Amino acid sequence: MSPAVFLDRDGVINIDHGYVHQVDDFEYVEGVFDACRSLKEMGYKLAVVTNQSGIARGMYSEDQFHTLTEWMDWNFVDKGVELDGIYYCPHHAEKGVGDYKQDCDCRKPKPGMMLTAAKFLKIDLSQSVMVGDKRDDMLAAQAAGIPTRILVRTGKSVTDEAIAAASVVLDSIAQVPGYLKSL
Ligand SMILES: O=P(O)(O)OC[C@@H](O)[C@H]1O[C@@H](OP(=O)(O)O)[C@@H](O)[C@@H](O)[C@@H]1O
Ligand SMILES: [Mg+2]
Ligand SMILES: [Zn+2]
Repeated sequence: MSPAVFLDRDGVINIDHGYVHQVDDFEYVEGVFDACRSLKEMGYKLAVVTNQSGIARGMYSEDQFHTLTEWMDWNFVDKGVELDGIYYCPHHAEKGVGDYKQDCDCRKPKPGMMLTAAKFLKIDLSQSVMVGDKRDDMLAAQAAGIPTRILVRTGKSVTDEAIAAASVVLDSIAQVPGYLKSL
């Protein structure tokens, strides 16, 4: 069993311009590759966990999401970082169209993506870390039993509710390796 750092996507890895689904709109947060390389060197697995209700809402297709994800994954490889898993929720209980209209177990704040990742990647959740930019990221991590919950300021806005469910607030993912080393 290994520890993992769970990474929210929009607002952590890339700037959340709102339902990003095209390469041209995918703007990396400064320092994300160096930070992820450090985290891997520290022995953490890396798993992306992202709500993609834009798929449920019919704003873009699951194929478009996969194309963008493959591009992102290769960018990480090019920078010397292998992501261990990428998990996404394409559902929305109210706004979803067709089969995507589901009150699923994977949309954060539910912990489904973390639990699935833990099972397949043999992750010790009790030694793991969540990095997110919203309350729902923090709540999903809490529900999954992830003790270290880092809220970053690179997302849309840091709310009091999000702070309440977080262990710490940092400026960006770039500060995460240093913070974890200081614990
Ligand atoms: O931050 P992660 O989980 O990687 O992805 C979130 C995004 O899929 C989108 O999530 C939406 O929330 P709703 O899904 O509509 O509640 C909005 O906040 C969008 O602006 C945002 O781009
Ligand atoms: Mg986010
Ligand atoms: Zn789902």
